[in-house]
Amino acid sequence: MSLTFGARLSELTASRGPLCVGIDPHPGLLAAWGLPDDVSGLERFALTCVEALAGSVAVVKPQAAFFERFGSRGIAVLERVLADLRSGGALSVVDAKRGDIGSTMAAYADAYAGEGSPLAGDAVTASPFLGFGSLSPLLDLAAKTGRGVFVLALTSNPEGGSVQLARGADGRTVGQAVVDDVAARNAGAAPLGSVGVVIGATVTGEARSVDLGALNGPILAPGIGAQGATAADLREVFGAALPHVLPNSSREVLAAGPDVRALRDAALRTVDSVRAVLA
Ligand SMILES: O=c1ccn([C@@H]2O[C@H](COP(=O)(O)O)[C@@H](O)[C@H]2O)c(=O)[nH]1
Repeated sequence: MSLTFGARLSELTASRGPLCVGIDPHPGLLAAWGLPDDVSGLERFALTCVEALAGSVAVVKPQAAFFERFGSRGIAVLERVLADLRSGGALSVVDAKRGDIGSTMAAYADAYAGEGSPLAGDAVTASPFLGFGSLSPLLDLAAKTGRGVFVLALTSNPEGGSVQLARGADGRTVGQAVVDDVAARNAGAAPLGSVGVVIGATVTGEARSVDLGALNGPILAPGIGAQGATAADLREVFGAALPHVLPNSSREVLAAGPDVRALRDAALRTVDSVRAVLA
């Protein structure tokens, strides 16, 4: 790819607005859309999302777990979704949260960041909890192929703090150490680095004092809608880092389907609400 992920993301969020919409085909949503909980329902759901969203929102995040539920046929649907998002004009983030020892991470890198790999979107989520250095094979290959990686730092779930707010010998929280490691990867990149962090829009208390000043990368912020955060919370949580925040909403937007137009309108309403805060 000729432009880096950070550059493509900056360009597309400037024109379409800063929003990532998730494709999370929960069994309950399949039922609400009148679809069977099988691979044909999964395919119809996911391709309807692509039709509604690829031409209008900046970023779409298929949640790999809901495709993996159906084995190899589900993975094939994910591959089709990624190809169709690419041709439809949206950037994709594969939410697979991969993390392992470095030698195995190299294989995940081939799968999620390798040129020509059918599972490689524009970016992938990764877990740094085997040590940030273990992600190097993925970060290196993604940099080479123009892709992005979003590294978990302070996740949106209430249990996350028990690990992510623990302090190391230098007094920093685990979440802050992840942010600092990502910042080092992004140093000097323009207009924006291609390594991002995941910080929930739902985080409270101490997690909100994370220092994002040197990050120079995107912040994927899940939690808008079904997890209780609103666009208005983004200002409280992210303060001066707001211009780099990419809020994510999945179930709340998806509940507007299966009508393509209603789904697109729900996404565009969410874009308007986050734009009003981030502007
Ligand atoms: O900290 C995290 C990291 C990832 N997620 C994922 O984002 C979506 C959120 O879906 P909603 O329906 O908007 O709650 C989902 O795929 C999560 O696995 C997260 O929520 N928090």
